[in-house]
Amino acid sequence: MRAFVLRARSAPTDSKMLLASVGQDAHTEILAHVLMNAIFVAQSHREDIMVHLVLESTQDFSRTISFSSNDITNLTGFHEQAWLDKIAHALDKSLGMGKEQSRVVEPGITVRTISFEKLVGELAEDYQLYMLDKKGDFVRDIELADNPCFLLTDHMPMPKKSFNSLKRLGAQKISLGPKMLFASQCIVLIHNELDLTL
Ligand SMILES: C[S@@+](CC[C@H](N)C(=O)[O-])C[C@H]1O[C@@H](n2cnc3c(N)ncnc32)[C@H](O)[C@@H]1O
Repeated sequence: MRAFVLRARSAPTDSKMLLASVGQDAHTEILAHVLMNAIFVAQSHREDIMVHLVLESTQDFSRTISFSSNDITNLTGFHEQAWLDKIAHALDKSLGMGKEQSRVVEPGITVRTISFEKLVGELAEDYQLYMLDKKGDFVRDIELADNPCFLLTDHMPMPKKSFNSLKRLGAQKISLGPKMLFASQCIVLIHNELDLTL
């Protein structure tokens, strides 16, 4: 299984605001781009991919929306709007949830009211964590684990205090090269690196 976590610090947990923020300061289109590139290939989808989107601009709790590529069934198309509709629907389903609760939205999609820190703590039990960082070890100089989980951010960088807790969880910083890329572009490159080793 390959997993990707997008920590979207500026993404609203209100569905209307999320949809209205496409192309605006919060850049919620990033979430759809991440899902497109993590899950789709031409005319099909990848197997054994988990994507966790953590939306942090909230009045109550962060929302973690998890997508399992093996189990998603009723997407309306291979395009960004289809993913934005799924995210908005998951947010609507999460209304009224208390802290650290979980709700199945539909096959392959679950929403939870857990924080980024809590999520990565759980993931560290099953995955080797890799934090994407331009100053990390170059991806081709290391051997990626069989069960990798890649941590990315939206346009807002990871807060400094997160680095120490990620280090304690064994997260390794990896770089994909000298250019600052979009999170979704990182995902395409990571998939390609791993595809080349299969
Ligand atoms: C647009 S960047 C985030 C930019 C953010 N303003 C910052 O300074 O970190 C989105 C994500 O891609 C990762 N990223 C971008 N280029 C990268 C590279 N060349 N190697 C590794 N990670 C990269 C960043 O670490 C971040 O997780």
